[in-house]
Amino acid sequence: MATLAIAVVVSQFHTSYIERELAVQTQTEHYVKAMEAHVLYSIQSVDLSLIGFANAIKVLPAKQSHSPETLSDLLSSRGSSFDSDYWITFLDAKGYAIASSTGANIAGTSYADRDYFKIHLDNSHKGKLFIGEPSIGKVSKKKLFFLSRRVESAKGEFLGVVVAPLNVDRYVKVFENSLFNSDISITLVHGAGKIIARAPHFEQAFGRDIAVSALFDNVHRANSGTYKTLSRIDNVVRIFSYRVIQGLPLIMVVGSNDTESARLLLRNYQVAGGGLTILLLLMMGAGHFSLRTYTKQEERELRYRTLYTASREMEQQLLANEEVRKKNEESLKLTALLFQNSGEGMMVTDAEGNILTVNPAFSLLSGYIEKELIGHRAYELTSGRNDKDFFDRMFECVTNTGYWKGELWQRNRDGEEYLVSMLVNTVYDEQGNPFRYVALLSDITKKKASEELIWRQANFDALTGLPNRRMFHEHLRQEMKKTDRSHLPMALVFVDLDYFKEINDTLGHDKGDLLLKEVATRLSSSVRSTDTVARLGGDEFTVILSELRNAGDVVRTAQEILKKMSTPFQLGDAVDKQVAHISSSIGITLYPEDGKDAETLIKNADQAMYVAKQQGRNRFNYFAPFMQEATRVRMNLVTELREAMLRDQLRIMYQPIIDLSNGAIVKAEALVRWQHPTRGLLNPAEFIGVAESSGMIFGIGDWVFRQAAREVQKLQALSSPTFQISVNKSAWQFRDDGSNYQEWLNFLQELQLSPNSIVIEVTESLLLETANNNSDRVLAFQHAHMQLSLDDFGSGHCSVAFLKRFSIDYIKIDPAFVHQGTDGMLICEAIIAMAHKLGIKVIAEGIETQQQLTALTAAGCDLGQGYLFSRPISAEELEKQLQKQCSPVNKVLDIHRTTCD
Ligand SMILES: Nc1nc2c(ncn2[C@@H]2O[C@H](COP(=O)(O)OP(=O)(O)OP(=O)(O)O)[C@@H](O)[C@H]2O)c(=O)[nH]1
Repeated sequence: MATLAIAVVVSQFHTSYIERELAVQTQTEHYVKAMEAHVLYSIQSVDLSLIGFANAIKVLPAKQSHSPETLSDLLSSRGSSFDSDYWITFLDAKGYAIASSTGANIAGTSYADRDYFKIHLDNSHKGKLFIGEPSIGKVSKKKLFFLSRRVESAKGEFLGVVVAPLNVDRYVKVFENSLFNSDISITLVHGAGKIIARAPHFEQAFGRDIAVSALFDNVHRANSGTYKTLSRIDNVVRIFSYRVIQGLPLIMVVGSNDTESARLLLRNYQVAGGGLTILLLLMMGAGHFSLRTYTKQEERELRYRTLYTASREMEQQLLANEEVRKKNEESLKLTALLFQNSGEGMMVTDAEGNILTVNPAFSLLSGYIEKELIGHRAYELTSGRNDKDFFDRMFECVTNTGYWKGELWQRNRDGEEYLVSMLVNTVYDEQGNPFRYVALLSDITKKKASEELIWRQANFDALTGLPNRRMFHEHLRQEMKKTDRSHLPMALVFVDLDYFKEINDTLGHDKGDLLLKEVATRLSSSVRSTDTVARLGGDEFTVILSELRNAGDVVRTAQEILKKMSTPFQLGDAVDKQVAHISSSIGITLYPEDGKDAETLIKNADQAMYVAKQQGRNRFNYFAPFMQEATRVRMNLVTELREAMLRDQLRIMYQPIIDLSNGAIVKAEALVRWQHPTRGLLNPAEFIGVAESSGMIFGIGDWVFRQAAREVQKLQALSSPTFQISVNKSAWQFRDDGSNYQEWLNFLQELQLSPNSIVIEVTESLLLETANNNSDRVLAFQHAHMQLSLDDFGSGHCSVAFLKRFSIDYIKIDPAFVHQGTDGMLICEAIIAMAHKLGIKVIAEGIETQQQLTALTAAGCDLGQGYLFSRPISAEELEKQLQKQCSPVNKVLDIHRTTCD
């Protein structure tokens, strides 16, 4: 019975002991979680400030990030937001304190020896939050531990460290308030081993190194756990629960004292371990004690259970609060991060527009740090470019809708203007009155400039800066609308430079560009500022003369333009002086008189300009309806001529040229004709103009040359190797860059003909023009040993000097002199005498009568051409004539005589 009783008592004690210990363990586990949450939250809050400062310093301009004043301002502007639990100090890259949020004079104090500086200096912590070991503050003399972050410039250069010393007292107070009774201990330990805070017995514990202890034995095994040991601080055995705080070098430890139950357990084991007698004796003596102890134990259990329940409740509450807090904290954190790190400038003002805060991006934008702006009116930052109306509209919009979005010119600290895209939102108070205005701003100066550039490129001519074709169309439509409203007519003027291609060809494209620019300036100076001058492309310009009150204004302007265009252009610089001469042809059409839509007006002005060109250039022409018909005819002719070339409708006729000394056919002039399917044989006068303006002249000229070369080959074989055919070369062919004389020479070589088998006929006027621009090309023919014949001599103003300069081989006297009777013949005689003096042979053209022939022969004229001898004939006919001439019975002089008779 006694044995049984002892067994029951021992067993009961043992069971209740295990239950109790489990309860204590669970309680400390809950406890430590709650304390961990508290510490973690406080650390994260401080870290948020550190991140904010590190970023604020990072976005400062390089100059300012090294300036103690700026940093001091930056830190002190936040000072008010801290309580005395912690503050922030900035250490420069050498570890010297630069400024502190407390405003304390710590500048110059070195913290280079501190673990939190060294770790960031060698960047071994990779920019993460570092928590330094607890120590006594160098200046404050407080018990502290340290949170720190590395500060880098935007380029990654090490600028220093922001450190937040945390006052350990704060934690101690919290821990003390959390003690349910003196059995409990709460300790915060640094991961490196030193105690940061403890309750109770803080003074003894602070800074004590417990790296070698049961705690760290357990920490090395797991991040959380429970163990029982004797505390070295107050020599109490406790059940300890610990947790390594998430990702931080901090350990939270909570211990519960269970000395008495431990003692009891020890004792019960002693009882069980002794002999029955002793046990029985003990039972008698200790029975009462045991029962007493058991009762006490029950009380203690009850207390523990109450404590346990309370701690569970507290934990639940903390967890519930924690969730709300975490959510708030999360959104606060996000907002703060957003505010601090946003690339967009942010500014918050009160309802009166006084600035309350700005973010670092705003400082970057405006050049002002927050402190310089707080209390100032937001509008002080505007540049003055936007007028009062603009701001009135803006305020009206914000007042009515609470919202405004637009572009606004601001002025930065350096006085430079910049354009921002701004979004303003209103925050209302509980009564619905505006409480705060939040503005988001981004600098769009560059974006705007590049948009403007793109717009300019799309609408303006890059060379002259004038509106281009696109913009011109836009202006034209606007001006037409204006005319519709005002009923004041408008003139559209087309200006095309004459022979501008030659400026490029002779002086080079760069000089051509200079001339075009100068043309633009001169045109703009010829019109009113309200008129539009545009460049359509190449050497084509347009002028819109709007709202004409006086019909004479158009003529006056056209005359002014003609005058300005024909004034010599100085294109070179002082060293390389270049003068260019040019003129222009102008076409004018009136709105609404000549056309109702833009397309018609443009066509009209172009036709009028074309006619001005046809009439000899350097003139202006008003549009007239007949021009439309002329244009239509011209367009048809162009199409037909194109077909003619494809369908072999062009012919060459040859007009013989006679040696007047013996009447022999010694040369022939090749003359092109068009065998038109309905209009019969057409003379060059009827289609060469179109051929020139359409560019077909080059193909036709080439074809004529090759035909003539093939023919001369036959004729030389029939008569003499000195027989020549002359071909006319149009001024257009000379103006063409690709003057293909080299190909022609090659062709002659292929046919085994000497270059002088072909004579190139040029007109006097071409030679005059040539004297300025085309001389190289004319001379090239001569260098290739082709002969030159000057057509229609006497009709122009060709000087003797030209004849020498271009080594003319033949002069063809203009038929007008041959037909003029005695006076004409006197001129012919003079020409012949002069030509002979210069060693030039003379061909008289248009000889129709015997008298003319006699007089010219008497004057010593070398060669003659005209109906008296022969009209232009086909190649076959010419061949026949030459055959006849060369046959033994038909001597040369016979033909001469026959023809002359
Ligand atoms: N320098 C320069 N030349 C240009 C530019 N754009 C076009 N041109 C040249 O301007 C010339 C325009 O020639 P056209 O108007 O056809 O002929 P033109 O020689 O003026 O003769 P007409 O108009 O018949 O009197 C061409 O040779 C183009 O190559 C430019 O921007 N700069």
